[in-house]
Amino acid sequence: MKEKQQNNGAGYETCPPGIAQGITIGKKAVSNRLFLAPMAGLGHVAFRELVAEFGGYGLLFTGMCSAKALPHENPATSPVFKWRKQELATLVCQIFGPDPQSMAAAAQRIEAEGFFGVDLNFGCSVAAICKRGCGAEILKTPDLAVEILARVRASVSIPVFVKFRTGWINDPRPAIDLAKRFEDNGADALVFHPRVAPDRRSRPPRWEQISLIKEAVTIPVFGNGNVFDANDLSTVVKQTGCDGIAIGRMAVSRPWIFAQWTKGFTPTIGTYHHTAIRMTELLAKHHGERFAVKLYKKFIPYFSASFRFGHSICKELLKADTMDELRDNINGVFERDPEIIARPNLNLFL
Ligand SMILES: Cc1cc2nc3c(=O)[nH]c(=O)nc-3n(C[C@H](O)[C@H](O)[C@H](O)COP(=O)(O)O)c2cc1C
Repeated sequence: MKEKQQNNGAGYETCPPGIAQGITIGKKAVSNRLFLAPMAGLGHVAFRELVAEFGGYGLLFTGMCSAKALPHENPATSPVFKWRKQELATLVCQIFGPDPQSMAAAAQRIEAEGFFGVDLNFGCSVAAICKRGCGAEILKTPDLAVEILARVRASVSIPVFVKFRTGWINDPRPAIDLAKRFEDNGADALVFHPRVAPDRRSRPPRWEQISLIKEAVTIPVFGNGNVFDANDLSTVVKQTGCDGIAIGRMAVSRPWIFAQWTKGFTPTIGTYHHTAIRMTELLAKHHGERFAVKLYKKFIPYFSASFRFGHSICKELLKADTMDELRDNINGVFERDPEIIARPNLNLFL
């Protein structure tokens, strides 16, 4: 594929060869290899609709949903297990849970609802999740991780993804062994975050470990972690040979990033203003006013990170109790024509 390049005014943008090309996962075709990573509290239905309005992604992932709760969840009232029909064909639902039975039952519901696929969360290192024997905690008992995957695999025919990380010690070998066992037990694709669990996001990811996972298996491997500009994207793809990338915080900061990197979309300051306002509308549409304000406040720090003096913009935007106040604050900020920085400092928001 010809290397695609453009200048967006804030830096030279390059989409590495291959990223904008399609890929097959399981038996399903995906239009490109840039995915929205799962993010609890940020990757909700409203945010995904915003991303979808710009387009340019291959797949979107939901934030993690509890496997135990999922079979009984009502999408009309659930804050997390909620979607638009139009997005199902490119939407993967992520689940966390401590045992094979509940994960398999959740996966069956996900298949019945028509999602593209299901993703097993073996990477979350948040204490509340690990204490329940879920997320990265499962990496401490590799046999259980494999058993969960095998049971899910046997229960559904949609693509099964596994998102995992290096583990609990700074040695990639256990993750490499697990990657092979995931492939042998029917995983269709892996999303790998090369950090040990206690690090959370405080230290840079070890991108070189993504290549070790890629070399160990034949199924597609998607890298993840600290891809904050087009140079990062090129570097990690070239350095690791991975099949694609899952973008987390950068997509919250700039929901058009997929369109920018795969379709040549060029944002202007108007794009930032529009996005901030549109997020209020979409949250209000999908969630009640109070919850919408709460969710908007989670979005603000990442969005503000794109501006010079983002900290004070963030503080200013957060001073609101209603959607109207949020909109007034947004309009106030954009009246001053804030300066955009090429690379947002997302490491401030762990
Ligand atoms: C607020 C927040 C919530 C997250 N929730 C999840 C989650 O539900 N499931 C998951 O696998 N990873 C979750 N992650 C981790 C991201 O998927 C991703 O691995 C991480 O942010 C690193 O990628 P990035 O540097 O592109 O942001 C979350 C990250 C953030 C910042």
